[in-house]
Amino acid sequence: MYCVKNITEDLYWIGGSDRRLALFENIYPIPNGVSYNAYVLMDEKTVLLDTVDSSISELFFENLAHVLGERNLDYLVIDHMEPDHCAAISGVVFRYPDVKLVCNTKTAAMLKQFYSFDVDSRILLVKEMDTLNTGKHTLTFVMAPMVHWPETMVTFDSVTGALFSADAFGTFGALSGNLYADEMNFEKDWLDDARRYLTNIVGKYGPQVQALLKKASALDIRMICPLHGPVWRENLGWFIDKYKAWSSYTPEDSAVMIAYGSIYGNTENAVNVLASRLADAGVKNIAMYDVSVTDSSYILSEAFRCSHLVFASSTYNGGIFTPMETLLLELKAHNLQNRTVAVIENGTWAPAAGRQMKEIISSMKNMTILSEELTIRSALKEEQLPQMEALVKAIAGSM
Ligand SMILES: Cc1cc2nc3c(=O)[nH]c(=O)nc-3n(C[C@H](O)[C@H](O)[C@H](O)COP(=O)(O)O)c2cc1C
Repeated sequence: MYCVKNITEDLYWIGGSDRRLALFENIYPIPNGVSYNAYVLMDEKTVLLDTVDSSISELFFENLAHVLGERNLDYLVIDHMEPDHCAAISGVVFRYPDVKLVCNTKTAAMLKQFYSFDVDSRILLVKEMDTLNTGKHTLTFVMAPMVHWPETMVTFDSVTGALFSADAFGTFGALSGNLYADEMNFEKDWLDDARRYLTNIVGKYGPQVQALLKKASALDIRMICPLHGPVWRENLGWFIDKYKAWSSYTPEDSAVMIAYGSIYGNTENAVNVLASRLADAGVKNIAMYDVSVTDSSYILSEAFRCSHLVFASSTYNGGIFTPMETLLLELKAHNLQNRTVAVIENGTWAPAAGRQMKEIISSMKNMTILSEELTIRSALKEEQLPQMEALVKAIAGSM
């Protein structure tokens, strides 16, 4: 049966959630599931804003038919062509062949790449700040290239103040009846997933997110309707501030995150000693991750959150322990910047991980690598405790 939500007098949410998918984009674990949002505006003209992933398309079409009732579909606004949102477009065209596809030139080209139906006869091309009057509502189109594909745009309804924000302001996590962020304990139950979503998926494109935030600041936004996760109608500034921090690579918290790669546990022992002494020095809320155990998307998200990062790795065949190397390359690929970093290496006959970790970290922008470092030969020894204390002092002292 259909499952829709009435947002304002004539605006409806017609999305759905998937709790079965293990890996979003076939790479990110989503133990809390994910929602795919689409919206319908029942004005003098009827407007569908984006579609959904194929996994929930049956429900989506039932929802769409229910909201439209006897009416035809006049417009489909395509804000984003990624298949988790565009998968149902051909089904929409098949069911409502007179529909006009409202999109920009880049989207039109992608439509032809993904689909074989007659695109040209249905296209209504829009560019930056073009408007579409649908009766009571006027939609304004704002280009948001690389947030997170080149064709991405967002759509603003000046009557309700609703920003249909495409992937921006989205989050992992299935919806459980409540559609609005103010109906949930977002900070406790959703913020980590929202950070992991943004930093992993769009983290590389911080300047482009900043450009969108600048454009958005000129609009009287009263509601944010993203393509994933809850709708925002209260406390928008709080969430926008999170986006400002993440997209400018500004640490959210003055906090230490320790990521370690250890084959037999000796490097792990060393970071446990470090963490314990950091706590003695007054450092609170220390986060620690084993790079072999925790998926790198979680650690990357934590690296965006924390001001201070410690990387500790065994040497592995003359290099960095592979999962640690993968993590560091991921952090670099996502443009992480502006962090204070400490490095610990371990090696039984020729320690080399430290130098190689520092090579990667120093190729990232504005990373301060502490000169206090530690080389362990197989296992941490008591005579190295002064060195450890110096490292603790350097980390705690720079917070
Ligand atoms: C397959 C393998 C390759 C290794 N390669 C090196 C190496 O190239 N240089 C070195 O100094 N130690 C090497 N080690 C030793 C590790 O660095 C060793 O596990 C570490 O010193 C002890 O720390 P851990 O208990 O945290 O793994 C290697 C160990 C393994 C299992």
